[in-house]
Amino acid sequence: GCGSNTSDTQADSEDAAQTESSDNTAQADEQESAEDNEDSSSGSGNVLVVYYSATGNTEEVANYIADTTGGDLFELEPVEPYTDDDLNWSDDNSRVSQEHEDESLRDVELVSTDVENWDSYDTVFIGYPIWWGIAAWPVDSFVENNDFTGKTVIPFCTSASSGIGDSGQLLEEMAGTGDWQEGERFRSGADEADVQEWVNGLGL
Ligand SMILES: Cc1cc2nc3c(=O)[nH]c(=O)nc-3n(C[C@H](O)[C@H](O)[C@H](O)COP(=O)(O)O)c2cc1C
Repeated sequence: GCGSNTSDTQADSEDAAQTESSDNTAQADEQESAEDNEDSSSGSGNVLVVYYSATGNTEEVANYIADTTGGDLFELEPVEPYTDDDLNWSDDNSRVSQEHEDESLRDVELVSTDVENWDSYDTVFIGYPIWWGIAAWPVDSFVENNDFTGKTVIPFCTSASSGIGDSGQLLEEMAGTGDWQEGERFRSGADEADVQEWVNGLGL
C-alpha cells in the first residue's frame, strides 16, 4: 500500500483524478451498446455489487460491473454522509483525519446493511475508495454484519495512485466467512473497457 504518501502528493493526484472523472459523457454511448449486447444468461449466477463511494469514482466502477454482469447494486450510505470538509485529509481536524488517527471513531453507522434476498447471491463484489492505503471504513460494518458463507467475494477499489494493498485481506478477516478472491484496483475515473476486461477474465 501507499499509506505513507504525503498529503501533498495525494492532493495533487486527487485533483488530477477529478479532472479525469468529469469526462464521462463520451462513454455514455459505449455503455448503452454494451447493455444492448449483454447476455443475461451468461451463467455468472446471481451477482451483487456492494459499494461505498464518497465522491463518485467507485460508484462509476460499480455501475460498470453491474452492467457487465447483470448484477444488482447495493450502495452503502453512512447515516451521516461525508461532506467535502469531512473528506479533507490535509486538515488534521477534519472528520476523516480524526477517524484515521483514532480507530475507535471509524465505526460508521450505515443506513442499511441488510440486502434483500441476500441468500440468493452467489457472487458479491465489494467496492470502496482507498483511504490512507486501506478500504474506506464505511464498508467495515457491512462486512462485519453479513454472513458470506457459500459466497464468492471479490473486492475492488479506486484510488488516486495506491494499489489495493492488503485492503481485501483486512476485510476478509473482519468478515470471517466467504471465499474471498484477489481484488482489483482501478484509477479514479476508470475506463469502462478496463472494468469489463477484468470482469470477463474472472470466469464467473
Ligand atoms: C480521506 C482520503 C484518503 C485517501 N487516501 C488515498 C491513498 O492513500 N492513496 C490513494 O491513492 N488515494 C487516496 N485517496 C484518493 C481516493 O482513493 C480516490 O479519489 C478514490 O477514487 C475516491 O473514490 P470515491 O469517489 O468513490 O470516493 C484518498 C481520498 C480521501 C478522501
